[in-house]
Amino acid sequence: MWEARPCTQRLWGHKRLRYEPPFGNWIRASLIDDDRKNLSFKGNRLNQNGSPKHQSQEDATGIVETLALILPPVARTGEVTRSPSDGGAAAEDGRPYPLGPSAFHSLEVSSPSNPNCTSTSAASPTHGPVLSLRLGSKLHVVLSSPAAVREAFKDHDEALANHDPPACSADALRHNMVWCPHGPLWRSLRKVTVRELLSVSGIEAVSHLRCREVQQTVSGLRAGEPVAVRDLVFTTVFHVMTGMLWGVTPSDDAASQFRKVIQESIWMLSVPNVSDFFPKIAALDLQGLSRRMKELYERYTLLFAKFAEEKHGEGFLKVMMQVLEKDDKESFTLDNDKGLFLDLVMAGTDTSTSAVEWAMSELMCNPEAMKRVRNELDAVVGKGRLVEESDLPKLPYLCAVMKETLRLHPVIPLLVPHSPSSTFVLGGYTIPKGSKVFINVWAIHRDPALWEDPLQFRPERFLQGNQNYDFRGNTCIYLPFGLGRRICVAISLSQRMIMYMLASFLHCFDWELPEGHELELSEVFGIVLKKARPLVLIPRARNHQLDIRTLC
Ligand code: HEM
Repeated sequence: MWEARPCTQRLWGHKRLRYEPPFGNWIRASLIDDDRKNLSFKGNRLNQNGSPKHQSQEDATGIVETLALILPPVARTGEVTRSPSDGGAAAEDGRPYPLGPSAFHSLEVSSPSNPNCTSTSAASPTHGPVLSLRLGSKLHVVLSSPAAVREAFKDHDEALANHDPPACSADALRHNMVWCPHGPLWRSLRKVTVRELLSVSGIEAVSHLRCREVQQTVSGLRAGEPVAVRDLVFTTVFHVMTGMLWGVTPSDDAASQFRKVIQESIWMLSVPNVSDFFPKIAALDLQGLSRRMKELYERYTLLFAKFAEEKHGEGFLKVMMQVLEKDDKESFTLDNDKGLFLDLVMAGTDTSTSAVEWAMSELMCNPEAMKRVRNELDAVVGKGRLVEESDLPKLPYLCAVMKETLRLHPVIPLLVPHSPSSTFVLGGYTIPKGSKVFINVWAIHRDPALWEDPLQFRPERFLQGNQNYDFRGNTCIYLPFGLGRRICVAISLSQRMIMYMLASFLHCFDWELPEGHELELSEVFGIVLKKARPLVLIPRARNHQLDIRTLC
C-alpha cells in the first residue's frame, strides 16, 4: 500500500529518517502518503523564459498543509476548522470557539508599498488568516495575516511569550534561551547575553574576530575552483561564533565534532516526532529522538569543557564565569551557560548561512542587482583594499539586497512555535492554553495585497527608508526576526555578519555557475528554510590592485 519515494526529502530536506524505532516504517509510510503529495511544498517552477520563478503566496497553504502531512493517517483528524460564516460550528457560551478564516475580515491593514491597498483576509487565500489543525492530540494554530499577528502580539504578548519546546529537547535543551519558559531564568539569560555579548559595544569589541575569519575565508578561495557556498559560510560563521563565545577557534578535530553535534541537533529539531503530537506518550520516545538528543548533549558537554579548559575561559565564557561568581542575584548556573552557548551557535550558524546562500543565489539570478551591488562596492571601497565593517553603513543597496532576501526567503518561515500560557480570545476565536501557534511569515512576505510584485526580487523597494520595513516587526508586515518578547536576540550581529560576508565575497571575486549547472531556487521547508540544492559557484579573480592571498 505504501511505496517509498523521496518525498521526505522535499518536505524536510533529509535523505531518510535515520533514527528509526520499531515504528520507523509506519512513520515513514505516513510521510509518503500518495494521496497527499500534492499538498507538499512544490519547489520553484520555471518561467516561460526559463528563469526561476518563486512560489506565489497562493502556495502558502502548502506550508500549512505540510504540517498535516507529518502525522500518521490514523492520528490525523486533519480538519481545518471553519468559522461560522464558512459553515463551521458556531461557538456556544463557555466553550472554546472554533478557529476560522473569517476572523479577521473586519480588520484592515494597509500596505507600505501600496498605501491605497488594504488587505482583509490577507495571506492565506484558501483557509484565511487564522486556521486550526488538530494534529494528534495537539491543536495547531496558524496566523497568516498582519492583522491577526498584530492583535495576537499587541493584546496577548505575555500569553504568547513562551516557545513550544519540541519533545526531543526535553532534558537536553531546556536550560537554554530559546526553549526556556518565559520567567526569571529566561530574563536573566537574555539580559546578560544582550548586555555582555550582543550590545553595540559587545559586537564592536569582537569585530577583529569577524574580520580575521572573513579574510581567511576569502584568501582561501582559489580562482576557478568551485565552492559550495553553504559550507564556506557555515565554517566562517561557526568560527566567528566559537571565537566570540569561548575566545578560541577550535582545532580541526574539535571543530568537526562540534559541527556534527550542531548539525545533527538542528536536523533532529526538524524531524516530525510522534511525541510532539501525542505528549501523553512522549515518555515512550518511540523514535528514539530524545535518547539521541541526550547523547548529543553529552558529547557537547565534553567539548564545552574542553574549549573552556583550552583557554581557561575567554570571550563570553569568561564574562559569564565572572557573573556567576559575583552576582548571586542572577538565577542561573554553569548548566545554563552550557545550554546558552549551544543555543547561540545553533541559532546563529544555520540561519546566517542560509541567508547568505539565498542572497548569493538571488544575485546570480538578477544580474542588474548584482551589477548595482558591485558598483556600490567599487565606489565606496575602491580596488586597493578589502571591505571593512566600517564600510557597511555606506552600502545601502547591499543592505536592501539583504532585506529583500529575508523577505522572499525568511529563514525561519513559521517562526519558532509559540505556546500560549493562558487561553485568550483573538478576533472572536479562542486560542487555548498549550496549543501550538505558528506565524506564517512566509505567506505574509508574499502577500500581493501588501507587496507590489511580491514574487520579484526587487531590493529597491527597501530603499525608500520606510520604517515599516525595519527588523523589529512593529507593523507585522515584515518580520524575518519575529516580534514581541521572543524576537531574535541577535538582529544587529546577524545584519553585520551577513552584509560583511556578502560584501567581501562580491568585492573580491566575480562568480559564475559551473558548466552544466542550472540556477534554481527551490526551497526545503524545515525549522530553517534552506535551498533544496546547495549553491555551487566558481570564483573568478577581479581586477584588483591587491593580492588577496597575501592578506592573512
Ligand atoms: C539571518 C539571521 C537570523 C534570523 C533570520 C533569525 C531569526 C530568528 C527568529 C525568527 C527567532 C524567533 C522569534 C520568535 O519566536 O518570535 C529567533 C530567535 C532567536 N535567535 Fe535568531 N535569527 C538569526 C540569527 C541569529 C544569531 C546569529 C543568533 C545568535 C548569535 C541568534 C539567536 C537567537 C536566539 C537566542 C533566539 C531565541 C530568543 C528568545 O527565545 O528569547 N539568531 N531568531
